[in-house]
Amino acid sequence: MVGERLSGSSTRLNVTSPVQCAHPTSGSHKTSTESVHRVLKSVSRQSLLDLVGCKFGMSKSRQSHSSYHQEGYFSTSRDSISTSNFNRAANVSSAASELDLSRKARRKDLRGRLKLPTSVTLASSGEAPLLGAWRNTPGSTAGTNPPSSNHLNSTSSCNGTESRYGSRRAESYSSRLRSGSSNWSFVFDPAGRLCYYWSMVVSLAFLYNFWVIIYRFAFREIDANTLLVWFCLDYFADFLYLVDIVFHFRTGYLEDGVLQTDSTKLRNHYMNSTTFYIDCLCLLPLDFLYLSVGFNSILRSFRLVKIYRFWAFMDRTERHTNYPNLFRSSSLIHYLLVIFHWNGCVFHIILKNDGFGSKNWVYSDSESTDNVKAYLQSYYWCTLALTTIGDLPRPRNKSEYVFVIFQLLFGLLLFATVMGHVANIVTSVSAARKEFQAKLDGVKTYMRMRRVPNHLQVKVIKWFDYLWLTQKCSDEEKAVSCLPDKLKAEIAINVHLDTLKRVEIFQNTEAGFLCELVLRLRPVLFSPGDYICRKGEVGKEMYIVNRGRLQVVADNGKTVLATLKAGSYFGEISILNMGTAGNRRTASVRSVGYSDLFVLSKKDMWDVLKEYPAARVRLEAIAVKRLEKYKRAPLEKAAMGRSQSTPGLVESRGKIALEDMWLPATLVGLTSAFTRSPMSTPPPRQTPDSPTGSTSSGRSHHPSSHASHTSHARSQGGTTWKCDSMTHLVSGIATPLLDSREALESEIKRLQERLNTVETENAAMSVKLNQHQWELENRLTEIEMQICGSRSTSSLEDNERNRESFI
Ligand SMILES: Nc1ncnc2c1ncn2[C@@H]1O[C@@H]2COP(=O)(O)O[C@H]2[C@H]1O
Repeated sequence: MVGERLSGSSTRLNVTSPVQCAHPTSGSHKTSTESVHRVLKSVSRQSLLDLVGCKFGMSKSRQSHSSYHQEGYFSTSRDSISTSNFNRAANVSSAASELDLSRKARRKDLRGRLKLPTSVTLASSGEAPLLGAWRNTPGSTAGTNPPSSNHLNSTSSCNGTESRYGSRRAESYSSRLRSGSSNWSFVFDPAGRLCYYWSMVVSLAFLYNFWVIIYRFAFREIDANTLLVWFCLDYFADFLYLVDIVFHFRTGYLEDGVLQTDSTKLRNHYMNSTTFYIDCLCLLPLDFLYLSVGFNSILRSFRLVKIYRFWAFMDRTERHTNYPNLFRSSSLIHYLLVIFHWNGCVFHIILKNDGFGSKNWVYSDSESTDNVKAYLQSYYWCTLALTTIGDLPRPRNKSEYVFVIFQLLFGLLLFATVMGHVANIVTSVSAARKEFQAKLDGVKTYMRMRRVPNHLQVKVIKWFDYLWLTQKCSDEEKAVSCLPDKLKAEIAINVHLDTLKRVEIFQNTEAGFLCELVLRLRPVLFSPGDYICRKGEVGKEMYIVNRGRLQVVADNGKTVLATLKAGSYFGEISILNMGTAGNRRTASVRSVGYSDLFVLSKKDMWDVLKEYPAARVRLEAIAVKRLEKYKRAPLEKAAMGRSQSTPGLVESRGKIALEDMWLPATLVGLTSAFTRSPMSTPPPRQTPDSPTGSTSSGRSHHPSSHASHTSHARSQGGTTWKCDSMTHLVSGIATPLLDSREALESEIKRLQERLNTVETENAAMSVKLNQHQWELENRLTEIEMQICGSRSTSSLEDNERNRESFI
């Protein structure tokens, strides 16, 4: 992102692929693919509307709240953020307190249900997974299938993650309760928290067996003194294993992506799975053999098969934890300790059974009756061997040599593995920093090679500093690139929502409008003193201030017309063609310090406004107010003649520049070919304070950079709007008479080439003119709509609230 920002091609934070709808001017050329695209877009947009609606507490949510309330819906799902948020918003107006209240409500509700269960199907899938899923199978016995085994089909609404807490059902329940025909069951959501905590308990039981079985076997630890303690612990662990089997019978599973909760199905599913047999194997009661062979822990070794549960638990923890590296390090250390433990125990077993011919090879007192000391000696020896630290007692016979060689080789592999893991952890910890440093180094090298002036280099480095300090150095888009578009959009909405909520125009507007816009925002960062836009430039983007302070300044660059802060927006006047100067910027905007802005391109804005004319009316009303204020400043000057802030630039006097209109890709290529025509003169050098020069630092450019290129070439060129080729044709005619035949021939050739170019240009221009005409007609219609809209609503009064500018 750093690089992208710097190179002026910053990416969209919204991360959903923007739907490239045709520009208004190309409305007639829409393809069927585009319409399909639109349909898809509107479908995915719909669910996002709920989220935005609830966050903003918009009217839609309020309406829905009442209906939900009447219906008695009760949301418990985290799977659908939109739905749950929607319901939460319905319960409380404040977004912050929503969650708590909703949780409390849920807890209260649960408590209520536990005391007096009613007919509830509560599908849990995340937010309240502790609940699992209460199911009632009215009138059915354990062996019969209810009409619908799928709780989503039977009870859910919308996206299948809500559950209905129906009053009618409650009534029928109480009657059933009286008749005693109710059959209650509890189904665990495999993705829920309860399942997770339970797997943790089972993992602890497994770890007990994992550490203790081999230890007791190697050191004959179990005797009359310790019998009771070990037996209690052993059979408590076995009890947990048993409960785990019962738990599995009641754990839901996904079939075709849908959580199954029917008890018969669950039972069949579990009993037909390998897991069931593994779980049974774990509990193989070989302990009865104690009666004949005496206490021998190795008879419990089948308990270790439960390792699959432990691995699953570790995997899930690693996926869910916010400290993955800490977790990985701890897990690695634990594995090391366990390996040393097992190795030490095996080593002791070998020694105990006459070792390799001599019992006292390693320790002279290895016959010691102190089990703990013997254990520590073995553990110590294994630690030396497996960490390849060495300093081992010298082997004395062949078997000992072989054993030690094997130990050292194994230790070497273990050491290499551990090193690899540690390296991975260290690398991932510092990955962000390295990536950032690499980008910075790249930019520095480039600036040095290109001999960028020192002050600019310092500015760039300071910009990097700011990025690093404000933690904006990570490539946000890359981080979420693997997510599906829908999820990316939800994230984008959540990430940008705080800022957007502060923007006046979004506050009383439709949820969909904001939703559409948020998906099109791109973040940009400006350094102190940067001009975001200059008066007289063609407006191609509007901006929303996320953080920072900006000044709207007059021509002289000193008079501050307005100060903008977080939640303000600017740049809308020119993209709405509102000013007297048409699509030209009516003022310059300068960043006071570092400013985080969101950019919205003109095309995106228009695409959205087309669908939300009411929002456009509001936006325009605010723009009118700003313009009124601006009239007090010498705006008239801006509308005539040369712009003072942009030398060489001619104001377009309310006309929409042709190049600013959207062009089909083919034409863009065509027209850019013109500007690159070998006959065209190279564009004049930009003055240091030219608009593009000053606004390009650290910001992204509109994709249609072609337009800006031509506009600059033109604006620097003179007072008439002419294509380069045309200019050359005219100048070619004025060429003095040529005397030689060759010169004449070459001149004819040149003129023919130019003729061809002009013809092509002509064709392109007529297309442009058609588009222009279309846009003007479109604009006329919209103005009519606007007039009607403003008559019917007193929106101007609302717009009084737009107080982001304080002069
Ligand atoms: N008086 C003002 N108060 C706040 N913003 C302004 C004022 N005058 C101009 N602007 C903003 O500055 C922007 C400059 O570019 P635009 O003309 O596109 O849109 C302009 C407005 O958004």
